[in-house]
Amino acid sequence: MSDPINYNAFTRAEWRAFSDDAKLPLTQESLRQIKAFNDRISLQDVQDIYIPLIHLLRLQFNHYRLLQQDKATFLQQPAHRVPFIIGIAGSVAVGKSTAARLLEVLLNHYFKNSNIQLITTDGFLYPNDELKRRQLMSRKGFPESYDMAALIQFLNDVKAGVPSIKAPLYSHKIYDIVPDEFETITAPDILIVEGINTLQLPTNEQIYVSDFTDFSIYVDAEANLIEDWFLERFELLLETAFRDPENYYYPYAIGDRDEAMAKGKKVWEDIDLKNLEEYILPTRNRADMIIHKTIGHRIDRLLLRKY
Ligand SMILES: Nc1ncnc2c1ncn2[C@@H]1O[C@H](COP(=O)(O)OP(=O)(O)OP(=O)(O)O)[C@@H](O)[C@H]1O
Ligand SMILES: CC(C)(CO)[C@@H](O)C(=O)NCCC(=O)O
Repeated sequence: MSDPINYNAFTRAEWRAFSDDAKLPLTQESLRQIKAFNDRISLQDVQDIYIPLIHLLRLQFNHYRLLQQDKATFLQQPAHRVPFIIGIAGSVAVGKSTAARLLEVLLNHYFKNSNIQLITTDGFLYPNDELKRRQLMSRKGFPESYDMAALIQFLNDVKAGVPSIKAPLYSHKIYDIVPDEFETITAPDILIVEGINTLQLPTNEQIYVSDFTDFSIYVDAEANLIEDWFLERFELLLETAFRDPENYYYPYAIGDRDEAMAKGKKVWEDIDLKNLEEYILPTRNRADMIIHKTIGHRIDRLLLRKY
């Protein structure tokens, strides 16, 4: 990609040099937690990319806190803590949720007395019944498939300090919103919000998700690589699905594997790639930071917004 003028671009080696050298080395427990949710995560990436990023986030977070305090003093309001929200955007299957969970473990490690929580915007997709009613089943993930008003209300409640907020839960396994199950967000200091739409500006809304995010990250990669990652994950889903008739992918999992993979490829091409090209990629240059990945999920370049 050609670099936009309002970003500084760094190679991996340049970025690594910003590490404020392991003042607080990761414990075996934190490393175990990282490996537990994805044993393919490179610990070199953690050291070279994520630890400098955590230091940058600390700067952002501390400044945010001070500004909120000064504003409250100016407005003669009692001091109150406003959660800092980190948004993570990018294509389906680019690795947003993996990056978000990694950040969650690292923030827990480095921000010892802070309450760190994570949510995905998938929970704000309309349930399949509603998507069918609106004839949007083949538009899942597109802007109109989300209840954006509910997502904005949720973020507003988080910022307003509502002590306990319920959010709906999406399951890839049933390919739907889980009935009667919720996530509960309880007054975090930092909330990570992960989802393809965190940088979007839907035309039917006056307030956007990005109005609530204090630092945004776009996870970027070439579309043909993301397709490989999508299909690898699809195959993995099939391997777990064939033991579970309740699983959405069960009929594909017990059938012909080539046919199932052809179906996966079609879903990528007709839905997720289209969404990437039309609605997700155009939001890239709104991010505070762009993390670019190459073969094997290796991070090779980082772009940081100057202004
Ligand atoms: N850093 C990484 N190292 C190795 N594998 C990774 C890494 N990041 C993601 N993956 C793999 O790539 C695939 C997609 O990752 P992930 O599920 O995190 O994507 P996503 O962007 O959250 O997708 P979705 O939008 O569908 O929820 C998964 O199979 C995951 O294991
Ligand atoms: C739930 C989303 C939209 C985003 O995570 C995505 O994983 C999805 O289900 N897309 C629809 C097409 C598909 O991949 O099945």
